[in-house]
Amino acid sequence: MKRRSVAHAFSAQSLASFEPYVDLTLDKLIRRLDGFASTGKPFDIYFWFELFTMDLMGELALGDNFGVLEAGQPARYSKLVELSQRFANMSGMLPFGRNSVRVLSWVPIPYVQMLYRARLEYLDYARVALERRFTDAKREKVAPSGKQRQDIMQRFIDAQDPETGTKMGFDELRAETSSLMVAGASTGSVTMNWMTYYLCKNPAIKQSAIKQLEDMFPENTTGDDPIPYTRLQHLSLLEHTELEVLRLHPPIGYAMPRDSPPQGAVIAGVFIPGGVAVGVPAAAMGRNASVYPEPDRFEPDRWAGSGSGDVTRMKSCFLGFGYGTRQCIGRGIATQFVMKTMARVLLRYEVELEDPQLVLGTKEFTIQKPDRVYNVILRRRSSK
Ligand code: HEM
Repeated sequence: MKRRSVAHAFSAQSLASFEPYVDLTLDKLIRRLDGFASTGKPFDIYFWFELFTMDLMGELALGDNFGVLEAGQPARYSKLVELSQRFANMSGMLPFGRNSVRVLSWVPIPYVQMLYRARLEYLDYARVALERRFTDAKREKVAPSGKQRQDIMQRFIDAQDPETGTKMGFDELRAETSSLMVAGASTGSVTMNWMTYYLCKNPAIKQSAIKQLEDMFPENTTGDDPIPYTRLQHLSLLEHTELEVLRLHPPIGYAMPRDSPPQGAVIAGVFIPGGVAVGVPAAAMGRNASVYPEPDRFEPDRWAGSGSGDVTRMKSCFLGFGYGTRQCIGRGIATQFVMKTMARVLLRYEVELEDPQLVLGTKEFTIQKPDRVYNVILRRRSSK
């Protein structure tokens, strides 16, 4: 990705223009969750978070949702996004740089070939979505405000290289917008899953988070209205909860490789020759007791400086969104929708695990997901 060309697509101003799409999609999720709250029936909330992020990333990156929240089930293309993501993550672990995708596509293992076919089909879907954007003038007027859509795709279409003034070509646009879907959908839903799980397991922390929210939004204590992100940004406990679950369960837990400099480098006392891919797995760093005392403990307050550990050091070792110049470009967008969703859910419902004894683990080596299906029970909260 040409970072300098697309950086403005992820600026604070852009975040504000994406917010109506978050609210639109969140309203659909809330309608669904209201249905479960009215019956009190246990259900798999993570499944619904997945549908939510799929529709949301469709809105933002491809200019349309997949209709999965309304249908209540994944669409063909949402499955393709997941399979493409597995393919991308596998190729990301190969040491062939830009050629890793091509090399993996040659591996004659049926599973890998199935993932590769899914990737091609998904890229074709992204092509059609982009073509529609260029040819169907009406699609540009579908923003809730009635003006031209201001989603990530539009920002990319408008982006100019600050030095050359050139815009992205069609193929580049297709590649960029489709890789955003893959990067943003499951990472966000997994994060909301862990936040829900840990808050249910730690009722005192959940109550403190609700109290902070009620104090901040006295006019919206039952989460009836969308919550403006500008005001949420001052809510420390929810933000610290997000950091803490990303420390404990980073969706991308393996090492994101970087090449050592041509002259080589001494890393942790060992000389590494030039051009060698090195990296630190976020999952291992997050449990490093010398940085995060009692690393297996869920303790959001450690990020406020009132718990254990040195906050500056903890932050500099935090790898949940990667590190350095290639760190996650969507961090601001992810934090925006995760915080808005969790705040609304916490204000609107009493959330409990169906099985309070549940101990959730992780599975997969690509995206770290919960290792089993589990249910929560929702009840509408009454106003104070
Ligand atoms: C909580 C949700 C998310 C998590 C935990 C996450 C995590 C990550 C991580 C660990 C990386 C690798 C960084 C590195 O190599 O140092 C990454 C890269 C990336 N992420 Fe995210 N991400 C999330 C959400 C999103 C969203 C919502 C988007 C898009 C809107 C996005 C777009 C990207 C892109 C484009 C890259 C590649 C950046 C590059 O190579 O320059 N991510 N993300």
